[in-house]
Amino acid sequence: MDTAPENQASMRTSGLKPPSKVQLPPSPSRSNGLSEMSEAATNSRGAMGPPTGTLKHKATGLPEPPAKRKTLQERAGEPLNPKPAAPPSSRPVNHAVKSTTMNGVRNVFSNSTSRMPSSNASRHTSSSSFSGSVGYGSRAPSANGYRPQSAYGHSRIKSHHQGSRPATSMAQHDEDQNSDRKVFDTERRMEVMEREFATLKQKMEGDTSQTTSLNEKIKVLQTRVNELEAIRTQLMSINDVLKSDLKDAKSYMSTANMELETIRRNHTFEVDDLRRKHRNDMDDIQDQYRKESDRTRRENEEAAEKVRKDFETQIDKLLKMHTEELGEMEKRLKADVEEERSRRAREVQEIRTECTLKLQNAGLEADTKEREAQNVRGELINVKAELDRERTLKAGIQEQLTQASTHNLTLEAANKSMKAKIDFLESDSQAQSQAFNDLHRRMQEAIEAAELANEKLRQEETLRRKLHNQVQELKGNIRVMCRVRPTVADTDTEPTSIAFPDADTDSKEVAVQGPEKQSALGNVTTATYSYSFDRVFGPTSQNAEVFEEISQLVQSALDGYNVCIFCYGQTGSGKTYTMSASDGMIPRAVQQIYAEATRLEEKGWRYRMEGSFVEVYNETYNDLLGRSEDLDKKKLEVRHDTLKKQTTLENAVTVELDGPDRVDEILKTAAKNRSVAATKANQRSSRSHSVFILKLVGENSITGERSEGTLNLVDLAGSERLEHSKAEGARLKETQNINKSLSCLGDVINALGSAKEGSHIPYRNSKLTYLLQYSLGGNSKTLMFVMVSPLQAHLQETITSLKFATKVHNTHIGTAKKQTKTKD
Ligand SMILES: Nc1ncnc2c1ncn2[C@@H]1O[C@H](COP(=O)(O)OP(=O)(O)OP(=O)(O)O)[C@@H](O)[C@H]1O
Repeated sequence: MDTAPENQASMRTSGLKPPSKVQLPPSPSRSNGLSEMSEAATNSRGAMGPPTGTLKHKATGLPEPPAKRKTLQERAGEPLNPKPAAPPSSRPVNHAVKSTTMNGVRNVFSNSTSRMPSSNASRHTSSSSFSGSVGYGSRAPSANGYRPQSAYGHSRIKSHHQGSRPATSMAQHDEDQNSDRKVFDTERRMEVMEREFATLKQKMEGDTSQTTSLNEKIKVLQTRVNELEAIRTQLMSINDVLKSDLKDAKSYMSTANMELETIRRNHTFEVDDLRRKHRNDMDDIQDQYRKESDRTRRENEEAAEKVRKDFETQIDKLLKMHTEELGEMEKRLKADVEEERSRRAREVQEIRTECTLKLQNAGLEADTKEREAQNVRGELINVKAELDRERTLKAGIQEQLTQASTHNLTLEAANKSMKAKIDFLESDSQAQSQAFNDLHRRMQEAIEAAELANEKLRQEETLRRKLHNQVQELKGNIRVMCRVRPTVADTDTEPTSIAFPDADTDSKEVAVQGPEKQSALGNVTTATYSYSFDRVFGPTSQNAEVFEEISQLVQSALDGYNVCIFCYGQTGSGKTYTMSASDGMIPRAVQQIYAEATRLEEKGWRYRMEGSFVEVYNETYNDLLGRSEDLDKKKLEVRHDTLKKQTTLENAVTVELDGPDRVDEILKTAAKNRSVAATKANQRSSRSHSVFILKLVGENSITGERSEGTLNLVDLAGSERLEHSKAEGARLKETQNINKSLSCLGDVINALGSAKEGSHIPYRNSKLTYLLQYSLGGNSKTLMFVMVSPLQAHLQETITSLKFATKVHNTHIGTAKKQTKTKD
């Protein structure tokens, strides 16, 4: 399609009309490029005969010109007649001669001659006569009839002369001469004509080649026209196709629009439906989400609680580790410092000895040298005297004098050297003392570094105390732990079913199978009671394991807090075993306190530990460390210093615990006194509350700090119910007092948990709570062990004890404490 303008341009250049309008017949003549030929020319050409041959003169039957005469060819090289020939363009030419050799030339030539006016035939000039003979059908009439008609019109020349001149002899001669001349002129003319013919031929050839190239161009153009025609046809067909496509598309569009409209309507309905469904779904999801979030919140709370407990356990462990590490570090540091100190002292001593020795040696050497110098000086004096003598006596002894002088010089040099040696020794002594000073300085630096480390340790100790207390407060200022003793005696035949559901993980739960109950229908059922505490110890637990849990509280007592550890439970549940056995809480607590106090000595702490052991029996105080005969007789008084918040026991024996073994004596004395007081019907240990009171007063001479803490280890009387014990008389009174004091203890704890600051706490309601007034509540820390007997016979008491312990466990004292629920 891009070629179209080019084609058009070529068409314009050629001046041809579009092919559709040319409508040439498919004849060969058209391809010759002769479309411009007129009808007349075509006709005249068709009237012409076939080509007659060449232009050369052929032999005829007519007389030939004399042989002496040169031929035209021979004379071609000769100069022409001075008479100028007429220009070819202005003269008529017999083109018919040439028409025998070339069609194209002939056509043109014939065309030009056919238009010649017929009046030329009457001209008298040679040229006119010649031209009169040219052309078909214009032949002049022949008079004699014997001269052959040549193609060149000789007969016409003859007739011309015949018609104008008379026939005489002279005239005959002249006529012959004239005839020759005419022949010659004719030949000359022929030459001219041939030249013109050659020129014409050349021109014709040029025209022919032009015509050929034009024909080729026309062919090319024709081809292009054909191509364009084909393209046009193609485009027309494409146009038709496109038109039909457009029509299809329009109909498709209208159909699609209709479908679209239907879809849009359907879509609107669907959207409405979906919106309704979505709203319903959203309501459902919101409900679900609400439920889920409630559940998640509950789970999170439980998980947080669990994490808190884990955290507490970990903190306990970390603190313990930290304490142990600190102890180790202190020990190591102390040992290092001590070792360094003794090493330095040894070094200093050695250096001192060495220096003294060296100084002594140097002094001795200096004395020797001095003596030598003095000897030398004496000698010099002698020599000088001798020299003087000699001088005065004889000049001849000049040589001796010279020698003496030389000797003198030598001695002086020796003297100088001795002096230098003495100086050197003195300077060496200075270096020694410099080294000594250096060592002394370094030792001072080491001591300062040790003091700095000690100071740091002291600061850390203060920080540890603070952190320790924070941890204890986080754990709650009142904690409850449960311990189930194993079956030990032969009488322990009927154990009850006690389970420890989380023994492998937390060890905080205990589940007791209750007594059998018979319903009205006679069905027997047993319920399981679950309790949870801060820690539950099973029958296999050892005292060491139990002490691990309370060691932190013992540490608190050493840090200046009041701590109260109770053992609560029925008779025979293991209270005394836990508290006062040889590896029980009391001996272990004293051991730990002593070890810790010793360790803290390095940090400047000095502790004074006083122990007293009293019992509350029938609401009176008895001194378990006093004489056994004074039991129930000697009156003990409890005094409270409300300002200092301290309790003192008047008339009670107080033992200074200057070593860990002292506690054994105390425990033995207490046990002996109790056994003396016991009767067959009255196991004293079961019927009284024993309180081991350990006062801990610490002072730090370096920091000026002071701490006063009290550790109360309480073995409560058996908690049997009155109706169960079936006691009478004195036993009844005991039991009533026990129950009263235990009930008061519960009241105090309850009041501490629920009361606001400054409100009344019923400490005075029992001797026990009065004694422990400053060790219960406030900033003090309380731990209650609920002891459980594994026997079926004690089941009811066990459940009662566990309920009481749960109540205590749910009490908040001081910091916030978790509420636990009892499942029963
Ligand atoms: N954890 C234990 N492991 C081994 N034996 C135990 C344990 N606990 C208690 N016993 C033993 O059980 C018996 C009763 O214990 P214990 O005397 O300590 O009870 P109690 O509660 O102090 O009684 P009471 O109120 O009469 O003083 C003792 O023989 C004791 O040795």
